Amino acid sequence: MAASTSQTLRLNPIRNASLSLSSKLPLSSAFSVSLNPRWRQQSRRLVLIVSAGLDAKPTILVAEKLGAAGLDLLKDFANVDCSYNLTPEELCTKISLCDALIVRSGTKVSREVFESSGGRLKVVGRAGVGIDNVDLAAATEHGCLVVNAPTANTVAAAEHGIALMAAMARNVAQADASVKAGKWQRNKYVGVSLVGKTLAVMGFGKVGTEVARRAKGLGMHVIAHDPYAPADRARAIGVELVSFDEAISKADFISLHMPLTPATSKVLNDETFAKMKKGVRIVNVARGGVIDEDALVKALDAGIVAQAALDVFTVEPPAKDSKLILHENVTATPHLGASTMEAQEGVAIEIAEAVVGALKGELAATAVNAPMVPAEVLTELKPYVELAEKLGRLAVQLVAGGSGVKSVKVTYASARAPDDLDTRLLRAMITKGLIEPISSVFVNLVNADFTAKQRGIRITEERIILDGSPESPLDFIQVQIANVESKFASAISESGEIKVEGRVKDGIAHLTRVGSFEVDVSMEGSLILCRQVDQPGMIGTVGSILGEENVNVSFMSVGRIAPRKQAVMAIGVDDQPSKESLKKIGDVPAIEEFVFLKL
Ligand SMILES: NC(=O)C1=CN([C@@H]2O[C@H](COP(=O)(O)OP(=O)(O)OC[C@H]3O[C@@H](n4cnc5c(N)ncnc54)[C@H](O)[C@@H]3O)[C@@H](O)[C@H]2O)C=CC1
Ligand SMILES: O=C(O)C(=O)COP(=O)(O)O
Repeated sequence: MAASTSQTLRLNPIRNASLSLSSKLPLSSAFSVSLNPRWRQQSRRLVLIVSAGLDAKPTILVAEKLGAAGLDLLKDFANVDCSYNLTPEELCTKISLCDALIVRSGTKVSREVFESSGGRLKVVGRAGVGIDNVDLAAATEHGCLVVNAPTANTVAAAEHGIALMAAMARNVAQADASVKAGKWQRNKYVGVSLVGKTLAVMGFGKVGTEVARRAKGLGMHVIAHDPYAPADRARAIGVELVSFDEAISKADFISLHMPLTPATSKVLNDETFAKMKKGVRIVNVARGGVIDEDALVKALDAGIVAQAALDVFTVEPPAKDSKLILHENVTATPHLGASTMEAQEGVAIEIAEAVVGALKGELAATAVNAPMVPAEVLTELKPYVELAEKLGRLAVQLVAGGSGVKSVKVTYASARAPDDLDTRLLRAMITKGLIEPISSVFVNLVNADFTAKQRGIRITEERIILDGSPESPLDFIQVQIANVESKFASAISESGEIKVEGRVKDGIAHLTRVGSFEVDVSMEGSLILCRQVDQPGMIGTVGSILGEENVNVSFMSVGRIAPRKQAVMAIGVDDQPSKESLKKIGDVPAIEEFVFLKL
């Protein structure tokens, strides 16, 4: 049987998970647990930490050009220092006099910046989407909130993608240079038409959707690949969601709109270029790192890729003698996707409001981290916070690619009175676990509801009130994802949802149910789930396959319906087994299906 494997990459460790409480955080309508006054008091105190020490007018350093409307908003509240093109050393010197810093993609906000601030820097505002130039872990460690502006430049980026595609197809840049050089080469610059061509949109998020909409208007046939986008959202604008291989092999044009994550790094490479139609054309306004640039040069030389139009590069600015930039079939722009007057005004206002709000002690909906961890809350909830994130992470990995996650039900079983258990933290961590493996968004208590809503994920919560001692905050947490297919059919419960359940035992998160099967495996390292016919020797067989390549098994547990009937075996492993070992497990005759999951 075919092996079903799945991997996720953890983008930021739990200790940087940026947990914070705010009395201003809107609770979703589905969330009915009210806060105990004790929690509210703590929350307010925590929020005030952000604005502590700001009795005098704060100082905001704007390190890259920002729209005037945003600057006006900042000036109403703070002293604003607009200093562009600072060297890293100059930035480090200035930062000790600043309460907030606003940047775009051209400024590296490194650990040194936070270290040099001497604790004064309270907020970093990224006037745009990508936050890869900000050291988030360092920000969190230094108690600095990071906010971004995720929506105001969406249309600008989409329009630039379309502009590049049309310019590329009609050789606009090359022909312009030729005319300016005194030539008149009408035969050389015959282009190709867009109408009737197939465009594959890779990453059907905010920008990808807007590109698809516009390309439909140009008469293109649009397909998209995004393993996590809901099919109905795509269908609504006449776009078919397809697999990665189908998208790249059918496309005449490929436009990239996924975030740069470990999973998307160099996703266009020698192997994937070889699967494309000869003469394909590629547009990239996402991030340079999603393409292996050396492989692209080879594909251009071989004629597999006829042309490429690129706004973003692995290193920006790229080397002057870069073979890619100098290639005659490449059209390049200097990261201009967000650079329209309108988008920059919008982004400036969005970021100015977020930074001013944060300096006032409010928590912004677009916060990408939130540094204050209330010690009392975390001490008690910490193991459950970890359990919650891992259950989310595990559940989303069980979803078969293509079926979008829309409806998630979380059940908390506890002997505590509802208002004595603040589940916002837990829900945020489940959301984090569900979303982070599939996007570049950083999810925390502050932005979890916002992020889930933006992605069309509805998270409902339910409480089971247990008898017994309220000493421990929770007995178990259950996460169910409805209306999806699973790559591990046994994870589907009798009622048709993917279901996982976990408990904390001796301070460690344990997976205690998968679908209808009870298991018991500590949620550390990685996990292999196998469905098998219950029979002697199975644990030994799988154990020895793993043992052969020195993969350490930390836990094994078998949940079965009845002796000699169907069973699910959960195996915790410290190391990642090779593809060959996983294949051998899949080839064991009694194993009907299995899945490899990273926690
Ligand atoms: N060139 C420029 O100036 C600009 C570039 N950008 C970049 O564009 C990209 C997209 O931005 P948004 O649409 O705002 O983000 P988004 O988060 O709304 O959309 C990203 C989409 O990619 C999907 N995705 C995640 N992993 C994937 C995978 N392995 N394969 C296919 N799809 C996958 C996600 O499910 C999501 O739907 C980001 O990298 C952003 O930094 C955004 C604005 C301006
Ligand atoms: O918002 C983004 O992710 C962008 O890439 C735009 O970058 P910029 O603000 O123009 O430097």
